[in-house]
Amino acid sequence: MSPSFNTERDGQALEAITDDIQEVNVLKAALKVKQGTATDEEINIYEKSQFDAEKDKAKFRMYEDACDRVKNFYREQHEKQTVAYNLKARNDFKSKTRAEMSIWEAMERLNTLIDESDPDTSLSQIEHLLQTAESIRKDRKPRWMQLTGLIHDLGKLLFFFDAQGQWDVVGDTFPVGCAFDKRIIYPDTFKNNPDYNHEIYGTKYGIYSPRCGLDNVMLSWGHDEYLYHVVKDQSTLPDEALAMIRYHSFYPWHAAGAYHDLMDEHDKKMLEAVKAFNPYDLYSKSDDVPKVEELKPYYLELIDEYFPNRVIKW
Ligand SMILES: O[C@H]1[C@H](O)[C@@H](O)[C@H](O)[C@@H](O)[C@H]1O
Ligand SMILES: [Fe+2]
Ligand SMILES: [Fe+2]
Repeated sequence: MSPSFNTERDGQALEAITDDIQEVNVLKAALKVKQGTATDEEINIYEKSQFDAEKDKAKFRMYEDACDRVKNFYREQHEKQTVAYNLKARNDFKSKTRAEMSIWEAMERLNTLIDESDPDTSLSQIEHLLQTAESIRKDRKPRWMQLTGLIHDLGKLLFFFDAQGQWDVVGDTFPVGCAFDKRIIYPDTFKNNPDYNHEIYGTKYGIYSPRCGLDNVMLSWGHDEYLYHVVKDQSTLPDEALAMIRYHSFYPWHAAGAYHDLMDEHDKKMLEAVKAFNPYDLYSKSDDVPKVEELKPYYLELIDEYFPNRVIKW
């Protein structure tokens, strides 16, 4: 007997199944250890890497010798990142979903962006993401850290949505609402920032207090902060991964030691994780160009492991 199709009935059944799948995914996400810090077996992220030792570090982040493109980028960013702008950006972020697509689609979408703030690479973003992930994988670090490497710059997608330019997407980050530290690159370019001489924002602690915790500090809006919020809500990645994403551009803090008096106990642990991540992000920029199609199957599986829903709300 041949099966008989009833479009309306079958359509409804399909809809019910899709709903069920979505519900199961939400439950799965809730059941997995949501956030919390990484487990003991994964803790070897702090072991110094072979990879880190092999690189000539003096060749990276040479901002004094950087081209005008980089210098002009930072001048503009340092003049425009104000408290008022940051409040507005966060408000805009919460008010809507900008796009719906998978992680891999987001990587492909990002590929046309050439980062104006970066003196070290002219490769495309998908290549930088794969270089970072592959260098973590070669060092046999945990799968969640490999995935963090793969996605850490996806927040640059912002450039295709509400950004005003690149100055509110890429580049190093720093707190707004308190004095700009001298250890931020090109510190003199803050002089024309309207907050520079502000009676509160221009003081050492500004709107913050000692040991208030970085969760309570507003870091200049850009790809880190944006992606952090997306990933926090839609993945099962641990706290260390979220910190690697949120603070990876906060060089004045993780590399130069500024703003440490704003940290709470939790931040001290997270700082170690961010430091462990940094060499892979920075020094993998000189590695061979990765073969995207060859690596794709491995990473698609890895993405599925920590993102219960294939389609992400961006
Ligand atoms: O130019 C780079 C680039 O934009 C990176 O994605 C960011 O994380 C760095 O902090 C910055 O120096
Ligand atoms: Fe970045
Ligand atoms: Fe990066």
